Amino acid sequence: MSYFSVQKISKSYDEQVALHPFSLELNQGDFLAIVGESGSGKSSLLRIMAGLEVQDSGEVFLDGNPVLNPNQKIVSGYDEIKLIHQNFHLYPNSTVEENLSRPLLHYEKSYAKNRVEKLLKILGLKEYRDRMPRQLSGGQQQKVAIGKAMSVEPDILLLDEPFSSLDTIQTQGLIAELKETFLEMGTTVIFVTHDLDDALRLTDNLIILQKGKVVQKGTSRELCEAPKSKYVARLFSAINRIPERDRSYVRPADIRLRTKGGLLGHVVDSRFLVHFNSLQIRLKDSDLVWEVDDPQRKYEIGDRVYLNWDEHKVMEL
Ligand SMILES: Nc1ncnc2c1ncn2[C@@H]1O[C@H](COP(=O)(O)OP(=O)(O)OP(=O)(O)O)[C@@H](O)[C@H]1O
Repeated sequence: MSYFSVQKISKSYDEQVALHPFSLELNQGDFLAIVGESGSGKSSLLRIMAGLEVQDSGEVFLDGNPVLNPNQKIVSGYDEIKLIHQNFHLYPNSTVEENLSRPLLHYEKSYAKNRVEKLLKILGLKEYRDRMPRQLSGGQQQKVAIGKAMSVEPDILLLDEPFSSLDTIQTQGLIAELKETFLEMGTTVIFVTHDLDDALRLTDNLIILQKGKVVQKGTSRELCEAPKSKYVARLFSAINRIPERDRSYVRPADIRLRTKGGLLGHVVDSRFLVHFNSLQIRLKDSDLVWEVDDPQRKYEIGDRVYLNWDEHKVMEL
């Protein structure tokens, strides 16, 4: 059995299945991202992994020991497994330093002091140590929340969309900083999110969850190049259905724009993006509107354009 082992856990609420039997094996220090849309069962899964929710079946083991659920244990949850979500709780009338120290009250004094110093340093919070949470930005507060969860040196950190209150730039910066921290501490991390980009900033080890079921596992490249469903394909980009062909799709970046030969359409919209213009093209004799990348920024609204693609780029979904 590996270090963190999740064996066929399932969960239903009032006969509605939230999680079909789910299994997972992780080694110490591994990172994993679980990506899924809202309602796909991500939070239920993490809560069961943390011993905070009763599963209908299956078991969770950490280092060979069963993780007991609230029906099996008087005080639910574990210091070794910490769950952090969006609605993190900081002590509002305590400084940053006090927030990090509180979970360590029962630890030996010099150990606790060293641990807090280390967390302040690696999270870049040293200069804010005497501030109250209300005197910090959202990103800084989130770092304190993560630091608070890490002060007891959890073996496993479960991140449940903890960055959803931050903007994209803050989130991306924070994930990069935290990744360094997790690597340095050797923490095993499971990050659940609906945002593939955020997931990829932490790890390339991905599980895609849909309606409580694992629909695909793999690296970003494997999932992007060989998606098994439209749901997985759409995590990476829009997909365009090829008319008069069954279940055949092509990505915006895999389409060539020509002035003759191919599928005829008209540009109905154009957006300037950093590496290309993103065109909306209405196909002739069809009600389909395709999204197509125009890297040369050559075409304008109203232009006639012919579309070509290599057959090996076609996805059968
Ligand atoms: N306490 C509960 N009682 C009843 N149904 C619940 C409960 N918690 C979750 N569910 C249902 O279980 C399913 C999975 O919910 P869950 O919160 O695990 O998904 P999620 O992927 O984390 O969603 P989100 O990203 O929106 O938080 C949903 O259909 C939800 O409505």
